[in-house]
Amino acid sequence: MSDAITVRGLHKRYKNAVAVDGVDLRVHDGEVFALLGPNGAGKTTTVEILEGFRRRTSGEVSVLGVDPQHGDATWRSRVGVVLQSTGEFDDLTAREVVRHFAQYYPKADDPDAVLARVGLTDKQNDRTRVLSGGQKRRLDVALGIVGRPELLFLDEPTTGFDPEARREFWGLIRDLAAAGTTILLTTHYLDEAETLADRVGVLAGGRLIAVDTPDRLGDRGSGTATVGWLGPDGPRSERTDTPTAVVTRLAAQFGGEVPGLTITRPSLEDVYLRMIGAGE
Ligand SMILES: Nc1ncnc2c1ncn2[C@@H]1O[C@H](COP(=O)(O)OP(=O)(O)OP(=O)(O)O)[C@@H](O)[C@H]1O
Repeated sequence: MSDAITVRGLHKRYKNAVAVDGVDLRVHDGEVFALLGPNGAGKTTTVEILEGFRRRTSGEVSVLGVDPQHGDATWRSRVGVVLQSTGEFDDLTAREVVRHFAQYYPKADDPDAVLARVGLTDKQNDRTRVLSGGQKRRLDVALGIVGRPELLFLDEPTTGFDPEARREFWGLIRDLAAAGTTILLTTHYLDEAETLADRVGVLAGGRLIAVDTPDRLGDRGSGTATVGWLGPDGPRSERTDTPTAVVTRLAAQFGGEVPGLTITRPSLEDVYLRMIGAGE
């Protein structure tokens, strides 16, 4: 499997802070990779280095086979970027902005189709300054994908989206991934990572402390489960490493169907919070 992104020993030191402290990372071609981590963990710094917007202190970085510090116009046209902060386009309409950006790319998508994909067709003739926060964010996403990038960076893409817009956005990301686009996103939403990502990485204090599939992170799949059921005196539960054995015992005890049976394992949020040491 070839890699769209390879990072070895990445360090970034600002004047008063070490933001990235020795990160090794590979993102495979065609993969959706979610970078998680608390505020200040170094996600944006890492992503901006990969995008070529920020210089690293040390380490090796290759993005689509190129060191982003030396990425030329051709390389840039292969990479789509959705930054955390919204751009200001004064008095241009949403459609004008997308059409304008499309001109910079050799294989740009049809601007009207892109506006439709991000759900902005109804707002295409509104000036961007009157768009709501979520609509501006959709416009940011439109600008990130209008060049048909091979690799798309999304820094907290759905912050400010209403639940329906988030679902629509997830559909868009799935379509892009199905078409072969490699995607690296940062997010604070664990459900977003779980829904979209093939693999997640957890950054804390500038270090990548775990990388795995969402269902395996932190031994989620094999860790302790909780079996719940409705006993004669009310709800009961038992924590166990062998839930099948507990259910078999209960089934024998009840002579068949176990009332109110549930088996739960730690959620991605549970293991994530444990990993970053929240509340300790
Ligand atoms: N331009 C800068 N100058 C100095 N320090 C910075 C700069 N940008 C970021 N930092 C510091 O580097 C660390 C990592 O910041 P970064 O923005 O990469 O974190 P993050 O994981 O993206 O956080 P968030 O989830 O809040 O967006 C923080 O301690 C931050 O204060």
